[in-house]
Amino acid sequence: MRENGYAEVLLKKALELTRRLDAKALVIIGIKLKKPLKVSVPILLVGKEVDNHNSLKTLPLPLSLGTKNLVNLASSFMIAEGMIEEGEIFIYVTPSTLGIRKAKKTVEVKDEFFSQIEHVFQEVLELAIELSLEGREGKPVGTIFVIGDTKNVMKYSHQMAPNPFKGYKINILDKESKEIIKEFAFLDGAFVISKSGRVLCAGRYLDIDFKRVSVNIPSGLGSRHLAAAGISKVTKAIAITVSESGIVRVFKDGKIIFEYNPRLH
Ligand SMILES: Nc1ncnc2c1ncn2[C@@H]1O[C@H](COP(=O)(O)OP(=O)(O)OP(=O)(O)O)[C@@H](O)[C@H]1O
Repeated sequence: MRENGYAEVLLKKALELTRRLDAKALVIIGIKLKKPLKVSVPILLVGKEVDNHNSLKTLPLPLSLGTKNLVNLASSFMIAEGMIEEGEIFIYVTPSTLGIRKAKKTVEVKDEFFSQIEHVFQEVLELAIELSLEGREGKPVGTIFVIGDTKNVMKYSHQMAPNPFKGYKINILDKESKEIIKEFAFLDGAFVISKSGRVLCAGRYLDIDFKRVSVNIPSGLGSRHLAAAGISKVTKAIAITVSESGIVRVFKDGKIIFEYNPRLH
């Protein structure tokens, strides 16, 4: 049977299970719906390119985050959106699996996170998660990606090392660019990425004067995270960090709006 065939069978079973277990929501991951579904509970579609003819709620996250991560994020999203309450049961279905879960907030995520999910952000988040999981040449890597408001970001930063992206048009939305970007993740400092996805530079030091700028992050975090929080406070940019311990964080307005360790899930 082709993969599409499995998806149809699993989706049918998921609907049955939703009714039979009196589940409070159905999460459909990476499956294109051919027709409207007959089910009375809220449905959440997860995936970057989900077809949404039925104006259902969508969570456009990259499928490469893996089912476990996506189910966790879907769970937090549905709680944040009031689609389900903590402790209630939901069913999830992918093209190859079907599962039952209790809704809980396993991911440290603020509601603002879900309003940031557009193309460039999704791609950078995906890259950050891959870097956390893969490291570079067997070693863990830590880095910062700063997205948007590049004019101000450049003003509040300077080059630490020669910029490997100077003179090249590398865009995060091009599939082939990912490996190139990963190659430079070992450089100290930050990547600066425009709102449209162009990687302007790597090896950028973020100059934040913490005598003037106050950020709201846990005290144990080091200078990388402080710098990311700071740049998100003094500009309109969003910063995504990967810590050497694998934790991926998203900063906006000087606060953490998403925190996740893909290595632990
Ligand atoms: N202001 C800054 N701008 C850009 N990069 C920075 C800045 N400050 C620190 N870094 C980067 O962060 C690296 C790690 O610094 P540090 O260990 O203090 O951070 P950390 O927040 O504890 O990060 P990790 O959790 O990954 O160890 C530095 O080697 C440097 O590459």
